[in-house]
Amino acid sequence: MAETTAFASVAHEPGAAKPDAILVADGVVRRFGGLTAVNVNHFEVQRNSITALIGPNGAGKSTFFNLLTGFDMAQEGEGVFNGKPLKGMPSAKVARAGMVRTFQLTKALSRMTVIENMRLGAQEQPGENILTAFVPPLWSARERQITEQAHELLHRFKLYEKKDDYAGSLSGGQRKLLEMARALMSKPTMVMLDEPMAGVNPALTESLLDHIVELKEEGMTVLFVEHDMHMVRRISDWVVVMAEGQIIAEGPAGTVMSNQAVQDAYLGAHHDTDLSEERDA
Ligand SMILES: Nc1ncnc2c1ncn2[C@@H]1O[C@H](COP(=O)(O)OP(=O)(O)OP(=O)(O)O)[C@@H](O)[C@H]1O
Repeated sequence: MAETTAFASVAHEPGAAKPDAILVADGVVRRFGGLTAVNVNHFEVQRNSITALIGPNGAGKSTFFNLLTGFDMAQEGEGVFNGKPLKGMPSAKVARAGMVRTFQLTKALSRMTVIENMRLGAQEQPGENILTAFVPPLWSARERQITEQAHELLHRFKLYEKKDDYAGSLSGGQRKLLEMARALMSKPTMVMLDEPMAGVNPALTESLLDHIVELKEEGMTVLFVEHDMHMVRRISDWVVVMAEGQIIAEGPAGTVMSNQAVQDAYLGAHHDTDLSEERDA
């Protein structure tokens, strides 16, 4: 994807400042015993962009993702999302603030139907409160609204026919669509996608890519962790590379993938990821 104008003046270096950052993290350190899994000096995500977080296995991507979304707590550092400090904010509150992440479907969610999964996604909505649950007229109006919203999203993600099926019966690609549709139930400002292409067969690849681009077109900001470099090249405005817990490079996909430090990091981790452009020709 061509570098959008928002990034035209951004330096191609780790921790580069962005003209309109929606998410900023500083001095984030997460240790597990003697192992420093994440040690990020400075990190900014440009609003209304698609940013990819890549790096070899064990680089710290998932840990960093968990820290940003309140699913884990850093020993040091702080983050600010859309002007709100994230420090000590639990995941549900982060979601209500507008930053929602997708999850690989757990066993429990697989045993629920597609529509039940969608309803659960609505619980993180801003303004969702206990009063609504106890006042029947408010409750039923809210229920109707949730059902309408769920149906609309299921149509959009071509899952409507499956709404009463168990989530566990969906194909890998349909699960990914459900994960995304479910996240949208909370009307987020920023969507964090955890390996959106993992286990997706080629037939659904294009549709998934289109859906992610659509999120940006609707004004959302997307940050995703992904091993599929073809996809990273196709849809990212900006790519951030982690290795051994640190950010080692940033820039447009083509630039970072030809960066020597990035290539060395993948080789050093005995990775079989192909960073070349051949597949995109
Ligand atoms: N809960 C934990 N306890 C101990 N070590 C952990 C824990 N979570 C992650 N680690 C370690 O932290 C390092 C970073 O792991 P992380 O899963 O964040 O990397 P990653 O870049 O997401 O890797 P992958 O691409 O393989 O998913 C690894 O060495 C991992 O073993």
